[in-house]
Amino acid sequence: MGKRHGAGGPEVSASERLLFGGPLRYDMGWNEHADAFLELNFRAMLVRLPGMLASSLRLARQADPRAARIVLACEVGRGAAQAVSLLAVNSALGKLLSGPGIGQRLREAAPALAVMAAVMLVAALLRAASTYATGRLEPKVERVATELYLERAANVELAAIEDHAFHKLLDTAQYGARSARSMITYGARVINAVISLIAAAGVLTVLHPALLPLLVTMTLPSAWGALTNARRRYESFHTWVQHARAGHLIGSLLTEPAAAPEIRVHGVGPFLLRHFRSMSETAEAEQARLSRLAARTGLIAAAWTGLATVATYATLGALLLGGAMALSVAGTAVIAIRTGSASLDTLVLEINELHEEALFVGDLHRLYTEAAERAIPAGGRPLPENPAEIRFENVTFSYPGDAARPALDDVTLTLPLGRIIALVGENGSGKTTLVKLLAGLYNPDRGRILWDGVDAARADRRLLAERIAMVAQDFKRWPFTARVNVAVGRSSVPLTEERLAASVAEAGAEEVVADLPRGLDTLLARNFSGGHELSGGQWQRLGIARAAYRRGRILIVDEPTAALDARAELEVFDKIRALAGSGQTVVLITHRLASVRHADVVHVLEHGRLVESGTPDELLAGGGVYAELYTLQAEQFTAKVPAPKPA
Ligand SMILES: Nc1ncnc2c1ncn2[C@@H]1O[C@H](COP(=O)(O)OP(=O)(O)OP(=O)(O)O)[C@@H](O)[C@H]1O
Repeated sequence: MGKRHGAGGPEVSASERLLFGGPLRYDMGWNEHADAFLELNFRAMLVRLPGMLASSLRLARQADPRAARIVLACEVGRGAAQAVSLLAVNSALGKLLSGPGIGQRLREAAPALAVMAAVMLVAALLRAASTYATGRLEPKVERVATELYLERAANVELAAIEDHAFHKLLDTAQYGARSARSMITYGARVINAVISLIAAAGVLTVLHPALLPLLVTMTLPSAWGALTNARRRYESFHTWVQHARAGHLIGSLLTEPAAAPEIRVHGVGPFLLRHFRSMSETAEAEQARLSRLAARTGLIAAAWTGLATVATYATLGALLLGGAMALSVAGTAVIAIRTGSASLDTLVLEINELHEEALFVGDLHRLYTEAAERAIPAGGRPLPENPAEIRFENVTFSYPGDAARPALDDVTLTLPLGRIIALVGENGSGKTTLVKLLAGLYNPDRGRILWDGVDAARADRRLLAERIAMVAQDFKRWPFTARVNVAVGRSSVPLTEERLAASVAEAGAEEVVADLPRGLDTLLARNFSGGHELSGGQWQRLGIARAAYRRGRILIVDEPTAALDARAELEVFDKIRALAGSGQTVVLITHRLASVRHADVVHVLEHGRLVESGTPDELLAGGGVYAELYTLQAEQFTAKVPAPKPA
């Protein structure tokens, strides 16, 4: 297939440029997979047909084997019924058009007519049974496919989730489950149409061998038209998927509670609306382009069909004139051609629909495969039961797509376990990145992270995660009850009230819970009825309670007191110290250097490099970066504020 550019429509809009920094269209021309999955020619479609049918059947059997068997049996039965019915029509016509008196002919045709009636009845019953079983099957198929999608997506490495190419696949594949559902109906119809077509083709071939190719010629134009349009729609979908996501994003920003205050105070509403309209208009222009092309293709196909029809009937006339065909046979042939071309048309359209849906299911399968490749590896070496230290050895790490600026650059440091370790440094110096590597969320590009000599890259990642409890800077505020927001720290164990109460107490969050209208059962999502919103500091305490509930051996707290008032901050640090006293390792990231005084070790990072390490006293005495930052903060409290100058 040549390189077609679905993006060949409108230019990059000003909204795309301003809000998103550039075009949101994928250029299918240079997409390495484009040719593979956009190969939408008739031959490719037919070659793939058995595979497509088998894949819908597999999904159906997985979802509900009994319903799948019923649908299959009914559709095969319906196809056969149509075949029998056509044969009966043929026989009845033969009897009616030749022979002595009309009464005699009617009597002779009666059995065939009775067969037709019986077949119609059976077909109606089969159709009803198939409708029922399909209705039962479809939602189950969609659920099975969606579950698999979500399960695989939730299990990939963090780096995959942050990779835009994988994200695109996540985007496109989400439609695959719905397509898998539709494939059941289309698959059933295709089976049915194939069988009835075989019957029509059989009858035609018996009447005259020239009729079958004529029938095929008549149907080809609509097949070409349908295919061409399907290819354009699918290609356009892939090109525009990111643009569509951006449009939805703007729409949801206008209604989401988190954006509501700024929308009102800063008047962002009209701005967003303007860009929503502009982005929608760009997308509409693409739809208009597709419709224009579809109309043109339809006209060309219709002209071609017209010519083929004229040729067919001219051939039939020539056969009659030349005496190569009897009048009664020609009558049957006309009916068979009409029936045959109708079923061939239906078949082509159904295969095309099936194929279009199969392309989306193909995206889903590609996601399944890629997600399996990028999944967090299962298994690995066990970690030492009670390691004495974790050592970063020459660790270098760059975020995907940002290799020029390593977030960690040749870092070598030791984290003694059972102690409080503080990570200090200015914004963007690499502290959060370091703890993400410690938690196994990323692997180093170079260097090793050793747990008493065991390389974390070869360790069992699930066992590693078991040991970690983390309150990230942007920890998730789950839109569920306060109870779940704490207990989600370890959702794999049954929730117990004792453990819950102990964690809430450890985090000093009792007051927060007591103030909630329904205590721990209060829903913490304002956009649901009965939902309640917490302040930033209250959330932070619940976040700490969640980490306490997890009871990981290494507690990572990234800016735990950023939203806390002075008294609460002191209290939280006291609690953290108490935890360390009980043997828990605490890795603490904070800009409040006064709180770091109780740490056993402080590591200072600058531009991704380790610049100082030692106890707080050693570092203060050393007069380096830590001492400088510490003095700067201390001066804020001791320096006299100059009195305002008189005007
Ligand atoms: N997910 C990410 N993808 C790409 N780059 C990132 C990502 N997270 C952080 N970075 C970049 O890595 C560098 C280090 O960031 P990091 O979050 O580790 O700093 P930090 O010391 O924790 O800063 P802060 O004190 O502001 O929290 C920064 O330059 C940042 O832009």
